[in-house]
Amino acid sequence: MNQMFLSSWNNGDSSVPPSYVQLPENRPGKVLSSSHEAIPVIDLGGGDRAHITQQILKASEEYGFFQVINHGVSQDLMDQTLNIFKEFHAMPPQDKVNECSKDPEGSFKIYTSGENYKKISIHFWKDSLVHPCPPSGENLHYWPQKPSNYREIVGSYTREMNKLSLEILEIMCEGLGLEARYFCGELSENPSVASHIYPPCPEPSLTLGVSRHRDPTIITILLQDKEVEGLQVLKNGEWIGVYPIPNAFVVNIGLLLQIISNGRLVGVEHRAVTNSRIARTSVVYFVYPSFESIIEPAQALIKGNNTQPIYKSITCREFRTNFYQKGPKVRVLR
Ligand SMILES: O=C(O)CCC(=O)C(=O)O
Ligand SMILES: [Fe+2]
Repeated sequence: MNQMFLSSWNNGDSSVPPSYVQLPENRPGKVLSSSHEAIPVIDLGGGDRAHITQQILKASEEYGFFQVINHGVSQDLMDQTLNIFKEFHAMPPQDKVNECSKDPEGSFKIYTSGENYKKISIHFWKDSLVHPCPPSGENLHYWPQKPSNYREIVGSYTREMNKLSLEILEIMCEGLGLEARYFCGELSENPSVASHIYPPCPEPSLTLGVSRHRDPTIITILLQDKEVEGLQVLKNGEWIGVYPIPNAFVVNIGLLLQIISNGRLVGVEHRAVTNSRIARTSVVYFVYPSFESIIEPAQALIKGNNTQPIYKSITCREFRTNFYQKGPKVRVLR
């Protein structure tokens, strides 16, 4: 093991090691209070489908982010999922590494800061676990077996996420005027699940948990720890805090959906900051297409509206390679 996990690190002198200190221009700085401008909260359980569709589209165009409540996923399963990941991150470092080493292809990852720890000189204040969770369940034999009910709980959770993501994407299709179930099959068949832990940090004003980025996904569904703020979204040059609402999910548009919608829905920059008080855990479900899928503006949007495609066709594999080579600040898609 060549890196220490922050969640197992006990720093007696309570200062931030120099390699975690962000450059002044990247430090958290000022944030708009979440009461000033909150990202939209959409009730999926109540009311009129057309109204829900219109709210989702508006939020996806204006913020690239929204929260959903009454989404049909049980509160119990949400609590169990957060707790199992907390238990995972609390295990001894060698156990975490062993539990992520079963797949010979190395698709299960546990790391501190970011995947490119060795390449970047300034580190992030988080540990992460990430692995594929295909709805077919085909890689289940590689999943962690510690904590003992990991497979059962995370398996149920990711099946629920698969359902919820397809429901949300179906609503987006309706709103965009695309054929219903456009995203079923190859555009959503390669999801992964991640869990981040951001341990308490002695000097939060100097550090970041996740730097400013947009997600290379179709959509992302995030479950945040209750009552621990940290996620922030960039809007008109200002950072807005995403206030954790109990039992809500945060949904955001990824860059692949931005391409498919020909720029109508936007993948917006976001980041996570740390705090000195309490560890924050998040569980993230990334909706990814199969690597061979071709990502391009949907034909129906081009022909139907008599507009030009503003993005080129690209395979998902190529997109992801470019994205990771250019780093988290990838901006130019055209
Ligand atoms: O943990 C969070 O709140 C944000 C994580 C995130 O943006 C990501 O994993 O892409
Ligand atoms: Fe993200």
